[in-house]
Amino acid sequence: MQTLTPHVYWAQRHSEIYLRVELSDAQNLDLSIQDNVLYFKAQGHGAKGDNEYEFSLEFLEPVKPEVTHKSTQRQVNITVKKQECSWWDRLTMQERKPVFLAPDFDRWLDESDAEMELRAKEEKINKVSIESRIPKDPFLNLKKGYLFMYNLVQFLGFSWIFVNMTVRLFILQEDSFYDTFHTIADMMYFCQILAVAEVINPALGLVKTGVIPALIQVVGRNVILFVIFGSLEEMQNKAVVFFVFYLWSIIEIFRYPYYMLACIDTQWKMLTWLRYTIWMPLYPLGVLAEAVAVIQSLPIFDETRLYSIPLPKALGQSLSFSYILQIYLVLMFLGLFVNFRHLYKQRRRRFRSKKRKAN
Ligand SMILES: CCCCCCCCCCCCC[C@@H](O)CC(=O)SCCNC(=O)CCNC(=O)[C@H](O)C(C)(C)COP(=O)(O)OP(=O)(O)OC[C@H]1O[C@@H](n2cnc3c(N)ncnc32)[C@H](O)[C@@H]1OP(=O)(O)O
Repeated sequence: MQTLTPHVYWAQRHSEIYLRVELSDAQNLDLSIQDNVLYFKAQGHGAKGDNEYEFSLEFLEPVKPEVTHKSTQRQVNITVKKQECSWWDRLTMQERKPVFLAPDFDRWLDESDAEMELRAKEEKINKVSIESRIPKDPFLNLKKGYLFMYNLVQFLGFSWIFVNMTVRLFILQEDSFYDTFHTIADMMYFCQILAVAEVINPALGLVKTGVIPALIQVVGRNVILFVIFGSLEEMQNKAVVFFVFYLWSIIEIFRYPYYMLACIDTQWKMLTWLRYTIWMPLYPLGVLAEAVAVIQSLPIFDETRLYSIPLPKALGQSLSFSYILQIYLVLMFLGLFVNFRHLYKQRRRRFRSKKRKAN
């Protein structure tokens, strides 16, 4: 058997040299680095058929004496580590390139591309090490499961309200305004009692948002539902009930599915846009409708003396609850301002971070 030289292809990175030896079914491989020279000897099928092939390469700069290799059916892949992290002008000490050596264009990168690859690798390693340092929450799946179920139940509840009211509006038209309370109230009570969880969730750290906006939202709605509509029969057949309930339910049929998708780390662009946009007209309209309801209830509270506060004889009999409601009216517009600002910030944060991700 005559000794021949195989085709060898090379590429480099800042810390490594890659050699690809075109030799299939390589056997009896003898590979070593001595005095910065790589010696390769093996039997296999190369450019000149089945033969013994060998070559040696003296590297331009110092390399580590350990060498790793992997033989496949088609080739032998060799990796040599550079002693220092640097970019070499060529592979070998001798200036003239050996005839059997050529660039490996499958792995070839120029210096700046290799630097970018290196930086990306370092960033990935940093990210993994930071992530591994943050302790994983053992209850994460349980929390997500609970939130998903909560949002699903609310979504179903508010969808039922919205569809029911819309169908009745089409069939009965204006007449449907006046008995909204009697058809919808039970489901609305259920959803709004459940909504107390929206204050508890951020308080327990289950969702990343403030307790105050949620408290304003839940207290605000429940005062209208339980105190104004629930306790005054005279209010229950007024048209304002329709507007309040309809405005509340429109936002919720987008908000809860948005949260459900967030629980499974999914987003639908259109749904996100709707969740963070339609509150703009709905919120002021909602507060306006609620304010109309409060104003309409004032004379009823004066007349019935319901919830009136007993006073000492010298000050008169009792203080009508309507005075408290007049203070509450001011609070409502304050609440509108606080939550409008909060929702505006949430919208900017949501769309700003999405834009950044897209860049
Ligand atoms: C201190 C008491 C004082 C009482 C004073 C009373 C004053 C009365 C004021 C009355 C005003 C109320 C008027 C109101 O009734 C009128 C209407 O509702 S009209 C209809 C229109 N309404 C709306 O559009 C408001 C809808 N409601 C809300 O948007 C929320 O309730 C609100 C608290 C206002 C804002 O929500 P949040 O702060 O949670 O913002 P985000 O939705 O952006 O969520 C932030 C991140 O938390 C995650 N999250 C939140 N909840 C959940 C959940 N249930 N499940 C899963 N994940 C959740 C969410 O995904 C966000 O995370 P990320 O940023 O990672 O996506």
